[in-house]
Order: sequence, then C-alpha cells, then structure tokens
Amino acid sequence: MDDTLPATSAPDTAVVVANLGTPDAPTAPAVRRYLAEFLHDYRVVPLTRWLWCPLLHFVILPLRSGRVAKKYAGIWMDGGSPLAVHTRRLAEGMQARLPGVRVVHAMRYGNPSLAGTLQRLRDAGARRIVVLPLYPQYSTTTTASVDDVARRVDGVRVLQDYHVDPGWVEAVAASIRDAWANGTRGERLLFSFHGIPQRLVDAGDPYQRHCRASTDAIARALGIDPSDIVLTFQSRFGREPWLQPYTDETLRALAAQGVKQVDVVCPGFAVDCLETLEEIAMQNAELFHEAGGETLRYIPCLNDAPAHADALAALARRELDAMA
Ligand SMILES: C=CC1=C(C)c2cc3[nH]c(cc4nc(cc5[nH]c(cc1n2)c(C)c5CCC(=O)O)C(CCC(=O)O)=C4C)c(C)c3C=C
Ligand SMILES: [Fe+2]
Ligand SMILES: [Fe+2]
Repeated sequence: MDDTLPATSAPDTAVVVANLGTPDAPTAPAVRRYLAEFLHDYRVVPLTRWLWCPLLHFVILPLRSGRVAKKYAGIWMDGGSPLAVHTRRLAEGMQARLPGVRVVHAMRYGNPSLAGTLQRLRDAGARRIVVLPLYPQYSTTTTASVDDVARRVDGVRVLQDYHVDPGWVEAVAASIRDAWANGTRGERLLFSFHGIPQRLVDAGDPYQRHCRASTDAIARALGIDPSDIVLTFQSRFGREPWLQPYTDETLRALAAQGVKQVDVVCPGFAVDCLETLEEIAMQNAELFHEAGGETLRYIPCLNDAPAHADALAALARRELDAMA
C-alpha cells in the first residue's frame, strides 16, 4: 500500500485517479492475491457465496493464476505492470495541470488501495476529494464498485463517466489520426471494448449504450464512413453470454471475408494493460493472421499523452468546482 502521499501546499483538495488494479508481480501468488480480491467483489460476480467461494478457491484461482501470470510476464515493464506504470504517469501528468490540488492514483483492487488512499487523504486534511475512475463508460461492474468504496468516506465525489466528453473524444480521435499519419490505414477500424455479461445490460446497465455512443462520437470526429467501423467486445469470462459481437470471432470473420489489414483501438481502456497488450496486440493479432489476415495494427491507449492529461484534468476541475 502506498503510504507516501506527496506533500503539497493544498491538502484540503485532492483528485484520486482510480483504476481497476493489477498484480504487484508477474507471479502466480501475486496474480492469485489480485484475482481473489477482484473476483470476490459482488459487483463483478454476484453469485451466492456458498456456490462461488468453493469454485473460486478450489478451481478458478488454482487453475488461472499460473496461466495468467505468464501472460503478465510477457508484457511486464521496468516499473511494474503496464496498467500501474501508465496510471501513475497519467496521474503525474494531471498533477502538473492542477496546481494547488493534490493528485494521486489508486486501485480498486490491489495497491495502492482506493480505500486506504481516501482514508489517508482525509487524515492529511483533505475535505474535498474528487475520484476520477478511469472508465470512460459507466458500468455497474466497474464505476459502481468504485462508488461503493468512495461512499464510505465523507467529502468525496465520484465522476460517473466521460464517454462522450468532447476533450476525451478528440484525444482518442487524434491518436487514431496519428496512427494513420504515415498513410497506412487499415481496411477496417475495429473498436474493441471489454465485455460484460449480457444479463447486466438486460437489467439496465448503460455500459453497451455508452460504448456505442463513444464509438459514434469518435467516428464523427474522424469523419469516417460508418461502414468502415466495427464495434466489438472482448475479454469474456465464464460461460454465460457476454455482449456481442465478440472481438475474436469478428476478427476471424473479417479475415474470412478477405480483409487483410485491420486497425484496432480500445477506447474503453484509459491505459494499456493485459487486455490490450496481450489479448489484442499479441493473441488476437496472431489469431487474425492465422485466419488469413495480414496485419492487425493495435492503436495504443491514450496512456499519459498530453491530450489525455489535459482532458482528464479539465474533467476533474469541473467536478471540484461542482463541489465548491
Ligand atoms: C474497462 C472496463 C472493464 C470492465 C467493464 C470489466 C469487467 C469485467 N472484468 C472481469 C474479469 C476480469 N478482467 C480482468 C482484467 C481487466 N479488466 C479490465 C477492465 C474491465 N473489466 C482491465 C483494465 C483489466 C486488466 C488488468 C491488468 O492488470 O492489466 C481479469 C484479470 C485477467 C484474467 O484473469 O483474465 C479478469 C478475471 C469480469 C468478470 C467483468 C464483469 C463482470
Ligand atoms: Fe471466498
Ligand atoms: Fe475485466
């Protein structure tokens, strides 16, 4: 846990840049610890505990931890897990844009913990705290879980979503234009979002609608023909139906239709992580190639790009002003 909050001159106001979380090391025990916390969250798996706990502890964690640790090892950076490194750098970029405000990062699962960070900020005198979950699209599985933790602390406001925020939309569009700048544009642009179970959308979760709206807004900013765009969902977990079309099946179908070059962007992920660097840029690129495609070009997340830090700092400032 990070107990070394930077000292600033304005401890009464703070912004917490909150992300999902990630293991502390690319090892089976560290992955197991992380997955255990993540998959015990009722927002993520709402199964009755007498059924879920035995399955989780005796089947899923023993089988999954070692296999997933190897995937993390393949993308690990000098400073740690990509999700942790990029989240930290993004928060530093926002700090530079928010003088007089203390900006820190925290994780819903793993370290530095969101609950501990909020408590330490309060103990250090912060009375106005904005939590900015790094989820552009709202979901009960992600944003609401951050809310669950934040609601236990006084003086905290949580940004609910920014799925069509003009600054963010333009930053994503600019990153796609940059990828196309050298004239190597794929035949299709695929927008791949993390999936959630279809059951949750049927029960009212706005996530799918937000993903559609983000995709449309980014496409509009790019001025591209809707027929050049495909919206898909990745990272299925478990056996029930998740949001469709699935990214992997769509890539196979595109290759079968004779599409050779595809560009993939993941605007549901603020920073690069296992699901983008390993699943899309490695696993799905290989799958596309084996199905007869030539090149899957992965367009990186915004990470700590100046336009990203600008957009999120402006959002944080607006939330702080709304608390005044
Ligand atoms: C971007 C939004 C995300 C949603 C919505 C989401 C829902 C969701 N995820 C799982 C299960 C897993 N997700 C895992 C990794 C992971 N998920 C997100 C984001 C969303 N998840 C990110 C950014 C990451 C990467 C973390 C990293 O360290 O890089 C994993 C862990 C990896 C694995 O074991 O495959 C699981 C498990 C569920 C069940 C769910 C909705 C119900
Ligand atoms: Fe348990
Ligand atoms: Fe996930």
